[in-house]
Amino acid sequence: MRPVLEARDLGFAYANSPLFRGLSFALGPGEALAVLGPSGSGKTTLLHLLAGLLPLQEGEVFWEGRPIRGLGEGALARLRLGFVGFVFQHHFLFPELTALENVLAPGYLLGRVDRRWALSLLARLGLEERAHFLPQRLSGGERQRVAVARALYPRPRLLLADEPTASLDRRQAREVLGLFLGLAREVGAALLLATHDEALVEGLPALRL
Ligand SMILES: Nc1ncnc2c1ncn2[C@@H]1O[C@H](COP(=O)(O)OP(=O)(O)OP(=O)(O)O)[C@@H](O)[C@H]1O
Repeated sequence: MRPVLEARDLGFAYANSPLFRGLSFALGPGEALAVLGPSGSGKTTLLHLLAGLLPLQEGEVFWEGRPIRGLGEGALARLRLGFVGFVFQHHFLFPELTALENVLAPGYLLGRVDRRWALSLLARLGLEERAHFLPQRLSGGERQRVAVARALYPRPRLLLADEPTASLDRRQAREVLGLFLGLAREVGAALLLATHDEALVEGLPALRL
């Protein structure tokens, strides 16, 4: 099967400080990979390269077999919108929109507004009772689950998560991560999860920076 994401011989340096070299891996639909490394090892940089948010230096990135090098910024941005979903350490929910409206937000950009799908994602994340709440009325774990639902809403092929549970306590982190991994597998998205917390992702295949 063609990988969703392939990195071939990736290398990156800021000015004169090299971060990594020779990174190669491939991720198929429904597969998950943890990107591990201490603070400053380059996890965020790697995710940005894979998302086409930073120009490639050494090596190549392929999205479903298509090299992203050489795509113009406009073409890359359009492709990214439907292909990649992001979850960050901070939820970045719109404070004036309800949970449901936050999940639907990418739908307005994509011209695909499907309330039923948004509600079913919220329900799968245990938030059906919270759909009409503003973020300020949600707990930290609930907000992060809304952010997960929003990332999944466009049915992205690739999910990039950068310390998605770092703002949560242990119990909430495990709960959110478990739901996230399960849903990503279910919708057949490839998931790359950057974290410094090895214990949290025990059992997942890992790439160490
Ligand atoms: N735009 C930039 N210009 C120069 N150096 C940078 C830039 N962005 C990041 N760095 C440096 O590159 C290194 C890797 O940063 P990066 O954020 O990728 O690491 P990280 O593993 O995600 O760290 P953390 O876990 O703390 O978020 C750090 O030393 C950082 O200071």
